[in-house]
Amino acid sequence: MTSEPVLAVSSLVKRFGDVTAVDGVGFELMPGASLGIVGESGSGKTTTARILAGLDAPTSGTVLLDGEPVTGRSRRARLRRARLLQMIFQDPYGSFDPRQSIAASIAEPMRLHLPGTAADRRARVAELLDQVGLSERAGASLPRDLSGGQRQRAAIARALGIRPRVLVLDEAVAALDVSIQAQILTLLDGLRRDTGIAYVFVSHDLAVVRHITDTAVVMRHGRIVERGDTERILREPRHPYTRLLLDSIPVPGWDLDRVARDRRALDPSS
Ligand SMILES: Nc1ncnc2c1ncn2[C@@H]1O[C@H](COP(=O)(O)OP(=O)(O)OP(=O)(O)O)[C@@H](O)[C@H]1O
Repeated sequence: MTSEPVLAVSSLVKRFGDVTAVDGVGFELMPGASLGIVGESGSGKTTTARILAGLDAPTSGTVLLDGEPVTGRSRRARLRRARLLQMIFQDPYGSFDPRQSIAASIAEPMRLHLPGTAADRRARVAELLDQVGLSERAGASLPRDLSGGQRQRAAIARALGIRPRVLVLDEAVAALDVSIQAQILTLLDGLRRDTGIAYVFVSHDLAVVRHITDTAVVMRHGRIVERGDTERILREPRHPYTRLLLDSIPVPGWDLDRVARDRRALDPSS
């Protein structure tokens, strides 16, 4: 059986006035796969992610979710997109209603998208809390009473509730301590194995991308400059920009002067 990509992006362009934030980006994501989008600040990663989630409209290009375009702005189109694709942000604090319990927030997308009674939703919320490693007590708490790591677990539970096919994670662990990062990445790995969900994982952190993705694209100035298996890209980068990104990771014996020289050679205006 050959399966079709769950997400297919082609010739995506986004301009903000004179700035071309995304410039001809294309990639495919198979069901259950995990794709990294890496690059420095300003390379166009977040804009790409926002277009996938329908938060920005592309200037041109197509995004197909399960074979159908998702650029429509009608209520029906938005509901369909949200049903198939959910997004997780760096700090989900702002996306939780501060007056509502975590459990009530997790139930909200189910209320919008799925049939079922309040009792069905309560049962599913209990299952989700367990799946992401949160206690019943955490479920009864308000967002402000949880740690950053707990809130990110809650955001994952809320996104998974309606069983989407794709999760887009934009710097989802960037604000967390390294040990908490590792816990969340391990949780995400397990959830992918158990549910067959696919990830688009946007990150500037190559160590994180190595852990969580199978393939990756490297973006620079809105374009994809390199793509392939994540391990290969990190082991044998082919594009000078990817090499520069790798050389920019601080390690013992790190040569800051060399990194600065390489950067000037690649980008004389920097
Ligand atoms: N709403 C906007 N209006 C104008 N310019 C924008 C807007 N959003 C992004 N840009 C510009 O588009 C380019 C790409 O930004 P984007 O946020 O997608 O990059 P990024 O790789 O995600 O970086 P970061 O990690 O800093 O968010 C940048 O030059 C940015 O200034």
